[in-house]
Amino acid sequence: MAPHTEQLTRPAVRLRGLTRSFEGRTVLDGVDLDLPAGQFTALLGHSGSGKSTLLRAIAGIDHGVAGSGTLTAPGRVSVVFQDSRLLPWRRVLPNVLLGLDGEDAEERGRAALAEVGLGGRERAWPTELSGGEQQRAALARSLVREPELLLADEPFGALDALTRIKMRALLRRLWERHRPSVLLVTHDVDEAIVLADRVLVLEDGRIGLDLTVDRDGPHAHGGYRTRLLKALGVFEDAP
Ligand SMILES: Nc1ncnc2c1ncn2[C@@H]1O[C@H](COP(=O)(O)OP(=O)(O)OP(=O)(O)O)[C@@H](O)[C@H]1O
Repeated sequence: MAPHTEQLTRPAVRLRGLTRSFEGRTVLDGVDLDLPAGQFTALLGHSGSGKSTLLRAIAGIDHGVAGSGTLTAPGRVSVVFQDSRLLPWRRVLPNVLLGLDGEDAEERGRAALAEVGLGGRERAWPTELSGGEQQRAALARSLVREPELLLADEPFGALDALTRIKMRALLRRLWERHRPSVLLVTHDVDEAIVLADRVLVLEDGRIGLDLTVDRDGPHAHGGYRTRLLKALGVFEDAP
């Protein structure tokens, strides 16, 4: 069954009893979730727990997948994947502008590229960019659409450790500036804590843990890490 998606004037996600299954195997088993406007949320879970399935459902790109429940999402949604998905036969700026209307589109595209640190690379081909630069271009392509909701499916998963650190900082900076709601799917507990204000753990087809990260509160990074690892069944001090 197709998801019931209606456009809202305010950017927020609301899921009620969302189910999705593949070949009779239930992956999402009645997910209830609200994502308030402007919140940065990370989604953790074991491999195969259904994180991408949930993200694709919210993005409205899971046509043909069996399921039920209600889903409300904002009108302007951008999605970033692990690979940049830039069209190799188009230069960087046209990639960013793809499908964008308006007289000021080019100006906005250039500004977005400058914002992600790719000013001056507008005429480069995607293959001339490093992996990190390609992901920067993908972020520019997302942000130029001024999304109310940014869905990111392991956007830094294929990058080296140093580039990943820089890209995390960039994403947080862009979020602070533009304030879309963000749902970041990641395998990386530390990435989730460093970036997000709320961390969810998907478990047995539902949200098993819903943790608020209070940066100004008394809890240190390590405390959140231990709780999240425990929810994921990882006990670091076990032999
Ligand atoms: N199109 C599909 N057809 C059949 N099964 C699918 C399809 N998409 C996902 N699945 C199955 O649904 C389950 C959840 O997949 P999903 O990709 O959502 O998990 P995930 O938590 O994102 O995993 P990972 O962290 O490894 O990317 C998996 O068992 C997967 O094989």
